[in-house]
Amino acid sequence: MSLADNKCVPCRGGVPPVPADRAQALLTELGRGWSINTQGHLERLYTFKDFAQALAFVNKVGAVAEAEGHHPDFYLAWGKCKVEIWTHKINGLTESDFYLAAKADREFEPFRTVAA
Ligand SMILES: C[C@H](O)[C@H](O)[C@H]1CNC2=NC(N)=NC(=O)C2=N1
Repeated sequence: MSLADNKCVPCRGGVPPVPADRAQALLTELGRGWSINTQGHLERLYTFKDFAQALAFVNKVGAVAEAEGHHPDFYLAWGKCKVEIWTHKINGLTESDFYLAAKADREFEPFRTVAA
């Protein structure tokens, strides 16, 4: 079962953040593109051929987030979208954040442009 097949667990606070070693293992399992930024959040920049494609991606991931009850932050611009994920309730990382990141990667596949 891949990370993306896991169901996000809506966070009600009081849940401990994932331990640092587990976070690193999950980051490795996520594969290329994701990092843990200076705020301790998961972050990835996706690029697209234009604004319409980037917007369509945001709508796809937004629908997944609504279904999962776990949401990313999006920075949307022409040809790019930065996705930032963390568990707001605890201002830290939980397993659900990594599941959501993997689900975002799955939604990106149809938009992936073959490198020129
Ligand atoms: C009530 C609702 O389920 C909660 O506010 C959810 C919504 N989506 C969420 N998304 C994220 N990333 N973190 C949260 O803590 C969170 N909480």
